[in-house]
Amino acid sequence: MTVNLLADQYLQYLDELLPEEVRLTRFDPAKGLPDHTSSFNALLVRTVTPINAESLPDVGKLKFIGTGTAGTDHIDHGFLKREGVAFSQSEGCNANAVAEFVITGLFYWAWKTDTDLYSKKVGVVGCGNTGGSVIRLLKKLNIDYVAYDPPKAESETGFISAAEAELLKADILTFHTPLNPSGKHPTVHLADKKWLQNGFDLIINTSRGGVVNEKSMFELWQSQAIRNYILDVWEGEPDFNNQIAKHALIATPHIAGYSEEAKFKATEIVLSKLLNFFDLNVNPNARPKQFKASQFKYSSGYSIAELLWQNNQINFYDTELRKLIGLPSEKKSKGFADLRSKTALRHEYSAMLKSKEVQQNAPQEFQIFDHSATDK
Ligand SMILES: NC(=O)c1ccc[n+]([C@@H]2O[C@H](COP(=O)([O-])OP(=O)(O)OC[C@H]3O[C@@H](n4cnc5c(N)ncnc54)[C@H](O)[C@@H]3O)[C@@H](O)[C@H]2O)c1
Ligand SMILES: O=C(O)[C@H](O)[C@H](O)COP(=O)(O)O
Repeated sequence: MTVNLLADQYLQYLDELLPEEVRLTRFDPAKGLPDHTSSFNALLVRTVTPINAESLPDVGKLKFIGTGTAGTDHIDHGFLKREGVAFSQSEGCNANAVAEFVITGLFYWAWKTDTDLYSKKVGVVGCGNTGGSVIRLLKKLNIDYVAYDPPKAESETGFISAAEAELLKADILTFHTPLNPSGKHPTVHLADKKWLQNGFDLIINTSRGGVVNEKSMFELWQSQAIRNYILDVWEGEPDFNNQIAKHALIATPHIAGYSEEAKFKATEIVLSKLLNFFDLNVNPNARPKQFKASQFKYSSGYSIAELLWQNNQINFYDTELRKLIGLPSEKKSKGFADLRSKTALRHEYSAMLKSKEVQQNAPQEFQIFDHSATDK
């Protein structure tokens, strides 16, 4: 059987992973779904393409829709169920990339504010794939943390969530929940004035814009109850608030999960499920691009903060995003989207550590990122 697949043109590694039974057509997500979407058997999207009755008035021949992402707040699950269309996501694909982003942010903050990171307690809100990866790294670093995830505590025996009051005593909060507008544990403005007025040294949001109430956070930053914040996701992105971006310690265009390794897994996970649905398999020989040891930036004078900062692209994205501040909304949004789609991807530290040369040269502290044995 030939499967006619329509896919977002920025889903990486699709050509490498596809078997020959699939006929692939790409679409540009900036232009929305094409008119003839319903003539395909399967559709693969990213977070920038909402799937609902409005964007897809006729599902036609579509039997399977997948998103090559961890988050699914752009998907109307009820709609797909009613239409009888199977759905899958790429859970956990970028957990490692986001966790490395968060740890880099923590070290950068400690470096820039001359703070002893090891004397601080980190509150992890949402302890699924990403929050779990953050916790694994915090443990390796011997940094104190508190794990907050009431829904997980309800569904998983063996996981105990901290109480809200305990979470709010932490010095730093990092957010890793989905954006859920309803249900028993909604997360829209989960961190609002009530939480944030407790005062924090640092807020990190790499989950979704809207999990943290940006306006409340910014007001509390102005009154110095919140000392610093790092934002990768924004309320209303691809547009973003100029003042909030300007005063962020780090401001990036939703790229915490962007790495060669994560993008490979993103496509591999959802495509495997799609192909399985049609009784097919991914090409088992496909691999993500390899990190070259010569790309490793290292000097014996580097602190761990500097080493991390030099070996990822947060600095680049932050600099480029700030150039968009103050532009008309449309230009800002386009600049934000272009930065996300046109920048070469970074490699994860754990992938760098697969190189013998890096292993031998990197200082001991960097070795905590070598968790390839537990990678998915
Ligand atoms: N910036 C990025 O590049 C990037 C990358 C990956 C994921 N994300 C976002 O981060 C989210 C989490 O990713 P993940 O892979 O860890 O998902 P996950 O599903 O593995 O984990 C989410 C966790 O959040 C918990 N949670 C839900 N509601 C909660 C609440 N009210 N309070 C506390 N915890 C709650 C869940 O129980 C679950 O354990 C995604 O849904 C996505 O929106 C962003
Ligand atoms: O939910 C996710 O997986 C992340 O937010 C992901 O990084 C978004 O990726 P994109 O939709 O831009 O491919």
